[in-house]
Formats: sequence, C-alpha cells, structure tokens
Amino acid sequence: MPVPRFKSLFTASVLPNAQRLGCGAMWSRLRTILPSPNCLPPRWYMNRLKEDDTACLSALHNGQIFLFHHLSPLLQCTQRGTLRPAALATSDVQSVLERLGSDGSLVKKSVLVSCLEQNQAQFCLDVGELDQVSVEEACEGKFLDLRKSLFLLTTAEAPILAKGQALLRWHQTSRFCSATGQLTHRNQAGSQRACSSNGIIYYPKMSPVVIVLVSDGRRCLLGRQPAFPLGMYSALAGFCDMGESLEEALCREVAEEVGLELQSITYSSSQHWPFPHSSLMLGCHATVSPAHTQLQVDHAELENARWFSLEEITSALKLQTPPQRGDSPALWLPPKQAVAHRLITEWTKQQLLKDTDQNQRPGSC
Ligand SMILES: NC(=O)C1=CN([C@@H]2O[C@H](COP(=O)(O)OP(=O)(O)OC[C@H]3O[C@@H](n4cnc5c(N)ncnc54)[C@H](O)[C@@H]3O)[C@@H](O)[C@H]2O)C=CC1
Ligand SMILES: [Mg+2]
Repeated sequence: MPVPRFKSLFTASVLPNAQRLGCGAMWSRLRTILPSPNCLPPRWYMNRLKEDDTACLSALHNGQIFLFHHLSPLLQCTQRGTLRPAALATSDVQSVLERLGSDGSLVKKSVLVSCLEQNQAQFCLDVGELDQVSVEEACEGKFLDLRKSLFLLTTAEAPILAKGQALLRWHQTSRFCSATGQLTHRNQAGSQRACSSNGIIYYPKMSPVVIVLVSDGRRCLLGRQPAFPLGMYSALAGFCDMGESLEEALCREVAEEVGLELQSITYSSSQHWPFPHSSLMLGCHATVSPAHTQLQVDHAELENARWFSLEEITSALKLQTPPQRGDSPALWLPPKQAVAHRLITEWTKQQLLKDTDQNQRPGSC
C-alpha cells in the first residue's frame, strides 16, 4: 500500500531532516528517495509541486489546463446539452497557442489548482492576450463570465474554476512588492510571489466574510443588493473588520444592515468565494426573538430585505430557470455552489422536520 509506505518513509527519514534543511532543499532531497508521483496522496503531491519548480513544470506538461480569457472560464457543451468546464490536455493547449501565434512560454504562466486521483495535476491559464473568438473556435467552447458560470455548472469542477480565477486575479494584481516597489516573481505553481530585491514572500490573499441566515423561528431573512440578478435574494453577508471575531462580525453586520439583535449563532460551513476578489465565506445560522423582528434596512447597503415564509422558500428552491424581465417577480435563490444556498436548504429541512414533529404530537390534528 503506497500511502503507509510513504508515511513511514516520511516519519523515519524526512522529518528529522526537515528542520535542518529549508523546505525547497528538502523537496530536492526528497525527489531522490520519493516513490513515483502517482504513489503520493494528492494533497502531498500538490505540496510537492508548490515547493519544486522542476517537478511542477513536468506535471504541467503531463497535466490538464482550464483556460480563462480575462478571468472568464472556457466552458464546453456536453452531449447531454449541459455545460462543463473544458479540461484540456496541456499538449493540446500548447498546439492551439502555437497555431494562434503565441511563443509557447504562455503555458508556463499556468497556476496549479488541483490534482486528480492518479496525481494528474490541473492548472488554470489566462489567455487574455489572444483573440477570444479564435481560442473559442480552436477549443470548441465559449468563455463565460464566472458568476454566470456558477449558476449554470453542476459539476465538481466549479470550485476549481473559482479557485483558479481567484489565483489568476491575484497574480495579475500583485506584480509589484508593496514594500520596495520592485517586480515580484512567482514560483512555477503560482502559490507565492517573491520580491526581486529583498526576497519578501507574498502569498495569495483572502478576506474573511461572514454570511448568516437569520430566522425568527418561523421565517427566514434574506436581503437583496442592487447588483444581484433579477429577483435574487440571499443571506446577509459582510466583511470582517480587523480584530473582530466571527460572532462579533455577524452581530455588527446584522445590526448595521437590518437593525436586528441576534440571540444565538450556530456555525454551519465555509466556502472559498472568488468575488469580489477572494473571500473565505463563514456560513452561520442565527436566531432573533420573534418579538423583535421589525427591520430597519440600511438602503446604502441593501436594496431591500424581508422575511420569507417556508412556503416561499420551498417554491423558490424548486425553480429551474431564473425570472426574466417582464415576469412577475419570483424569488430566485443563489446558485447551488454558494454557501448561501446551503444555509437556505439546511434551514428549510430543519423547518420541515419541526413541522412534521409538531403534526405528530398527540392531540395535534
Ligand atoms: N457565496 C455566497 O453565498 C454569497 C457571497 N457573498 C459575497 O460576500 C461578499 C461580502 O458581502 P457584502 O454584503 O458585499 O459585504 P459588506 O456588507 O461588508 O459591504 C461591502 C463593503 O464593505 C467594504 N469592505 C470592507 N472590507 C472589504 C474587503 N476586504 N473587500 C472588499 N470590500 C470591503 C467595502 O466598502 C464594500 O463596499 C460579497 O462581495 C459577495 O461576493 C454574498 C452573499 C452570498
Ligand atoms: Mg452586506
């Protein structure tokens, strides 16, 4: 079994040396004694590629690439008529780029995003410097805005696109060291950048954002920002301020946006979200007293916020297509990939269970 063999090898011969050698040096040393890449658990293999530029370049040549054009991912239509991200072999991307007049070094700008079971590495690459339509024709796909893509994609690759876009954007906006003003250089995996003059290392940045589904026991509270698609309402969200805990940020955001005081908070789950730059969404449920549900909506932040009944939410969860202009305004919920959607489905299940329990109590009709 490769995993235990590697683990014992790691504990016996590598850990004692890890402190003595730097990480990069350690991996160079490891390359001489490690089993072949497809024996490593994917997470360890990813770490190896982040530390070893040569190994990463070779993984890139044998890997897959998701293309972006000015941060919009390339999607292809499946035989069943659904959309999926185009995972192209690096060799195919290389020949397309060469045919379109690129010098071949562009592929090296790919960033490492994931790894398949057999340790085939997956990368993302922005080909914004090439003609969009020519790339689309050559790859038989279409570049589509990532927000729209997340509404349409149901495949497991959606989070890879989100991560890829966030990483590509970070590289595009982090070309200079904020201490010296000098150029920064990335490692092959794209997991860090170093200042060319003083060696400061920069890692991709994420902002913590709290997101909360508030309930008064019977209804849940959703808000609408002016930029949301037609009819869409979502859970309340906000960036954490410096020094704040998750709970403090939640209480402040809810108080600021709708003037309510939270009674209890339960953590649900988290999610990386690529918008507006790169956020770590921390999803929670919260309750308010049924006696204090009057909303004071801050219209500088939200176009509207209101309480929704279980019936309204269950009908919205069944909708398959978004409302169109001219339709009577139906409630449209965030896409399945969004943590807001998860919070809403969790609340709905809990309410339905509560209703079933109440109906089954002796004496209920
Ligand atoms: N994945 C999901 O289910 C959902 C995700 N979201 C995300 O949550 C994010 C935050 O929600 P909002 O209500 O817009 O936040 P918010 O209520 O904190 O208001 C946004 C304002 O906060 C300020 N701000 C403070 N720190 C910031 C930072 N690090 N980056 C950018 N702006 C910062 C800016 O002035 C900005 O205009 C949204 O950008 C949206 O992408 C929102 C709802 C659902
Ligand atoms: Mg907000």
